Amino acid sequence: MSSLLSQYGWNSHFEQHYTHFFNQGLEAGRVTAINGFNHTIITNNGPSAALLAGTLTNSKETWELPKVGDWVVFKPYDDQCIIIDVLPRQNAISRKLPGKSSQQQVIAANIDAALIIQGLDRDFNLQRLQRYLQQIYQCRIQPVIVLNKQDLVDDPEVYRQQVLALGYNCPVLLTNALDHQQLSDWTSHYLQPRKTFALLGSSGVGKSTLFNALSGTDIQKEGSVSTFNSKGKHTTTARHLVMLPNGSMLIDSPGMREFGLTIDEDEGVNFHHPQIEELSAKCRFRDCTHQQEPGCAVIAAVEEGTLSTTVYRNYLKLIREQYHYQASIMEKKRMEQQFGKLSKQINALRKKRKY
Ligand SMILES: Nc1nc2c(ncn2[C@@H]2O[C@H](COP(=O)(O)OP(=O)(O)OP(=O)(O)O)[C@@H](O)[C@H]2O)c(=O)[nH]1
Ligand SMILES: [Zn+2]
Repeated sequence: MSSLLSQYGWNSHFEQHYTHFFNQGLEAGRVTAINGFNHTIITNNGPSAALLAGTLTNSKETWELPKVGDWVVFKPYDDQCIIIDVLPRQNAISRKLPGKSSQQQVIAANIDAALIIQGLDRDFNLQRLQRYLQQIYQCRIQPVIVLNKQDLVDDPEVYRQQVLALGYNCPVLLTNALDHQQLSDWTSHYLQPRKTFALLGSSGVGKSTLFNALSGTDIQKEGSVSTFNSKGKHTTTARHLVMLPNGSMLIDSPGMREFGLTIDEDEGVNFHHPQIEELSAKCRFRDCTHQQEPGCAVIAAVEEGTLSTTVYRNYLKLIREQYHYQASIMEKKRMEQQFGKLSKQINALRKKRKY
């Protein structure tokens, strides 16, 4: 494979799945931008415009169609490319669709680490941070926590300590997106060449500012990627994958104010935390929820003082939220079933009375 594609993160996983398409004479590329039907992909010969083949859109669900970060196979056609298929993803950032509790939306694919950003001005919220962490771990992606706007508070280290007290083994960084010198220091440390990083966080935390500062471009000024939301606030709407000067890649994504817990209904409630996962293995019951079960290693660790009460209390808050969310899905399903029965009865009645 060309050195350009390997700079964009091509690896043996994709190589293996590509062989079959290579034999059909198809080329490979990576999606770097999507704007409606228009895709931009990186090919052996640099960037190119691309469209989806009709057979692809007809045969796939929305979440399976190419997203930014996906590796695709295509056929050149005039000065465009026609995308024929998507190579299996190594992972994807997904979220539950607002309002449609059981459906998934894929935001970006093939991510090496997610930068979860909170602003220290008014966005800082440990509960929301944990929700992001749970979702990212669920997607099997490494998180990096970024506390931005550190210039707006007196003692930013206090906030960092609160995050560290949650006990996740991931880097917690303090940033000022307006301070380019500081940014270039942590870029060289945390953003490695050929790796892909996604920016996540609520609206206004500084994702675009960070993206522009790190990439040295101004996506918003280039137009077409911003709109005004209902509150008349400027907000990011498009997704881009951009290569940074040091060879790492960054994906910007729209404000995800509704980023919620996505739970597989069959999977049950689960909680990703290094210490709690380790202790769970020693609980008497395999499906222990660590609340009042006998032989619970988590409760024992809290009592012995080897697991901090902060970690445990935050665990309880979060799983109660998950239970609540699952209960609401079940309730909705039950209502739909009842409604289905009712409308069948009405239809039967209608036929009988002929109205
Ligand atoms: N003081 C200070 N202001 C910042 C910092 N980072 C971003 N801002 C400001 O915060 C505001 C919001 O930043 P954006 O980059 O637009 O936020 P966003 O996360 O991209 O927002 P959406 O596009 O709505 O998702 C802008 O006015 C930025 O100039 C920072 O580190 N310090
Ligand atoms: Zn337990």
